[in-house]
Amino acid sequence: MSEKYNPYQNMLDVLDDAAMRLGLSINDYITLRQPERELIVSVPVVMDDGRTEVFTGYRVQHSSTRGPCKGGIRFHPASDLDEVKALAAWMTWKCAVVNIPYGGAKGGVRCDPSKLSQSELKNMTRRYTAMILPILGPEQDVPAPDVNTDAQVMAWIMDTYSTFKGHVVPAVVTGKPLEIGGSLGRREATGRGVMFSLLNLLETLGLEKQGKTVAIQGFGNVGGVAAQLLQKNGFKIVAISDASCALYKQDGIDIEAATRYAEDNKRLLVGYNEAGIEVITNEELLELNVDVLIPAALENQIKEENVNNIRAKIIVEAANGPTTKQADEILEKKGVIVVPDILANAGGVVVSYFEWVQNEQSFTWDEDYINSNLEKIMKKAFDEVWQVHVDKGVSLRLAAYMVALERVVKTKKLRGVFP
Ligand SMILES: NC(=O)C1=CN([C@@H]2O[C@H](COP(=O)(O)OP(=O)(O)OC[C@H]3O[C@@H](n4cnc5c(N)ncnc54)[C@H](O)[C@@H]3O)[C@@H](O)[C@H]2O)C=CC1
Ligand SMILES: O=C(O)CCC(=O)C(=O)O
Repeated sequence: MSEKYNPYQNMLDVLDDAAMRLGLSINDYITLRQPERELIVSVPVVMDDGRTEVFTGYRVQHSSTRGPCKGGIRFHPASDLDEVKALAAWMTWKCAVVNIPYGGAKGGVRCDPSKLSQSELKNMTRRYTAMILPILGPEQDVPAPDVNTDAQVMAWIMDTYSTFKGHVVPAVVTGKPLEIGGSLGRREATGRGVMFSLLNLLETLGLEKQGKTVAIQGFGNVGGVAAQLLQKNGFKIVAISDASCALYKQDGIDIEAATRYAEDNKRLLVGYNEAGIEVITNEELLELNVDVLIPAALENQIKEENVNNIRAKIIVEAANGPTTKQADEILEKKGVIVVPDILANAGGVVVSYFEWVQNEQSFTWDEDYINSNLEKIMKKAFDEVWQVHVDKGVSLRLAAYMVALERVVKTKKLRGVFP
């Protein structure tokens, strides 16, 4: 991770700014400037060819002030401690913005999952789970999917944890398959929440959604689902991309066809074709002249080097940390509206919360109930952040941090953590 774009420093810079604008003293929030717990583990795996490879895994618990720590697990070659620390802190702020009773955590294993067989992936997941098991639990820390992890990986985590405990514990993880206690709507929840965030913004600004052009970077769980739902809702998706390629079509891409193609092609878009489609680069996608840009891949995509070329008027951050602090300030000066990650992509953790509640009650909810409650929570959070944005004259990102930080600090004070 380059020092210039260290995501943890990025998080701290915004946090300090939010604290200053709330009139907090350093004593009020100093404990939130560093995680409560950082665990680094070795994950030995016997590979299919008989070699033993040792991967490095992380689980960081940033805060348990408002409830059990909550956050996804990422398998990625660039995963490192600072990235996981930043992702864990963003979970604390995200859960506080949408006002669900969780703290924040995140996990990662530094590996390239595309180079692992299914049995290597399963063995690595099981060993990683065993190594972080002492700090997991439904009341302690509850993982979920993130980049390159999915319902199957969550099922292996649930099984490993349950085997150690001697009884089945569905609530130790969310984003599981339905058959073992997963929730209806969780797979689509982050993308659906991104759509609600955009709709809430357009409604607040009095703008029409019909025909608005959208470019989406990342076509996985979040970007792929957001593309499908937005197209069904009248938006024109003119560009999509993933790690293999980026595609542009002025009249709008057929997202259903592209999704089917990616499902049959190891979840990659490379080679997808339809009349009028052009291959572009991921860099070009970010700079397209569209109404809405949705980064839904990794951190630090919009930075000093390209921020002045960004032409979208609205950015909805589906990814965590896609914009650096410096780039964010330039976007604000240019009048670009950025719906920040901790608000825009909170739909996933909200439905994870619903899954956890269902598991704890051994009861299941129907999908309409889940989606309508998600919509209500996203709208309330958006309105609260918008109000601070207007009242204090700050960006939506600072407003979201201010809402979140105020809630976490208040909880700390009520619990008597501060002098
Ligand atoms: N899965 C979830 O519920 C949530 C995920 N997020 C965030 O959303 C983002 C995406 O996560 P998922 O969709 O779950 O992961 P995923 O693994 O399902 O999909 C990631 C997508 O990004 C693409 N990608 C990777 N590197 C890229 C690059 N350099 N340029 C362009 N595309 C690239 C991949 O090919 C893939 O299409 C991450 O920032 C994650 O932390 C945020 C909230 C919840
Ligand atoms: O669903 C969850 O618990 C967390 C998802 C996640 O990792 C995120 O929101 O970044």
